Amino acid sequence: MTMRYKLSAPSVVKTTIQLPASKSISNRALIINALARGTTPPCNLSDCDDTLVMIKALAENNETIDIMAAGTAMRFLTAYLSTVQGTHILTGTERMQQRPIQILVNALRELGAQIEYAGKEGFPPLRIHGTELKGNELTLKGNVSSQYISALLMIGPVLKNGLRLHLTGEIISLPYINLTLQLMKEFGAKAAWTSENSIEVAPKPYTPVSFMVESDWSAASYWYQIAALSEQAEIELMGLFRNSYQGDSRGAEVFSCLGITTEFTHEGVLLKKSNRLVEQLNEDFVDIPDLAQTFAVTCCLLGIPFRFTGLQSLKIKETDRIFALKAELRKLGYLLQDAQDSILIWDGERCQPEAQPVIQTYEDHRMAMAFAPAAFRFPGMRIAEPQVVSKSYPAYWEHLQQAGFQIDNKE
Ligand SMILES: O=C(O)C1=C[C@@H](OP(=O)(O)O)[C@@H](O)[C@H](O)C1
Ligand SMILES: C=C(OP(=O)(O)O)C(=O)O
Repeated sequence: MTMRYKLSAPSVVKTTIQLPASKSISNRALIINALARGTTPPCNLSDCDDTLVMIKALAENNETIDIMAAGTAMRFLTAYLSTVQGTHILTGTERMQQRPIQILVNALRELGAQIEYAGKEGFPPLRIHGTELKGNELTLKGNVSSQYISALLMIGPVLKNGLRLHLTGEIISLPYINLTLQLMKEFGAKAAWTSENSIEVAPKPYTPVSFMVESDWSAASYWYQIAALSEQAEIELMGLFRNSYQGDSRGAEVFSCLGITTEFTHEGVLLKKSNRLVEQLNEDFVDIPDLAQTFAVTCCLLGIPFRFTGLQSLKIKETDRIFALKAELRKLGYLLQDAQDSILIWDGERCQPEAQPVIQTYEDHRMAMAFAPAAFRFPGMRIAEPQVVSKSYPAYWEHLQQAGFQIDNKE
């Protein structure tokens, strides 16, 4: 039986939320700490699936490692396991076996890595024989997934001659590359951009440091959305900082166009409503792809037409997010158009919403989290397979209940 949650939203939201820790930071800190031979694990690691699979992979060193749906774990471990002794099979969910990895495998092979495709050429599962990697200069595409680049960068300091990367094409998800460089530096590495599309990593080993993971700005976006769609709200989100290296902290700025103000406190941020709304939202998501679903749903429900560009990576994420957004927003009466595999447009066109919409989540945590706040406009709306949220935010539904949402469990 598929599980469904039936949701009703409160009219006033006044709450304090202990957000989950960032999975992007957790998974980087774990890999870097392992390469630094750190003996104390990073503090405040996320409790999400994507981080649990990483912790398990590094702790147990099993021959077969199943990272389930975690893109970061798949890409980061491919590079990591190429440098450590032993033979491993790295695999994941059916969807993970459709998410491309050839660009990373080819780059690692150029460095001397021994990696074979255990299934379909170009995709996981992989058979990896760890070995000492030699080469130090590589050219690879920067326009498919930044995770390939982060994976290579993180092993750079332990390579005999360091690493020089030249990226071709438009660099997507750039803040995630900078987040990687920042964490590497915090662990004593020497790594920096040397031109607009080249990065150099010195062959200077990491030093173990004590490290604390901050809260997740991508998870914060659903609370901004809740504030934007509610009648009245005052929401405190704990563990967020100004000047975060998480690219998704830019969500705060974009939400200021949708009537939400952000005030930094000692513990985190305080969200309030300002009622200052733009008439139309035009935004480039190339730096913040994980926020696309949050803003698409929020804008439709606020009646704010939009044109979102820079969405070229959405098709190879947990699901084809452009397709999924169009299909599920149609159920709520909103007709979106897409163009060139990278643009999503809503010009205000409506259709009759379904009387009892059931939102499908496509094994994508962000479909569930971004559509739940639609309950403000569609009381009794249902979300299918709500447990998908555990990929990045296991306590999401509990937190919604804490905020006053009513959630009925329907088989
Ligand atoms: O490096 C990271 O932590 C991430 C990079 C992004 O992926 P792409 O680089 O594939 O866009 C992002 O979508 C993902 O959720 C996390
Ligand atoms: C795209 C995502 O994750 P990943 O690519 O790491 O699976 C995400 O969390 O939205």
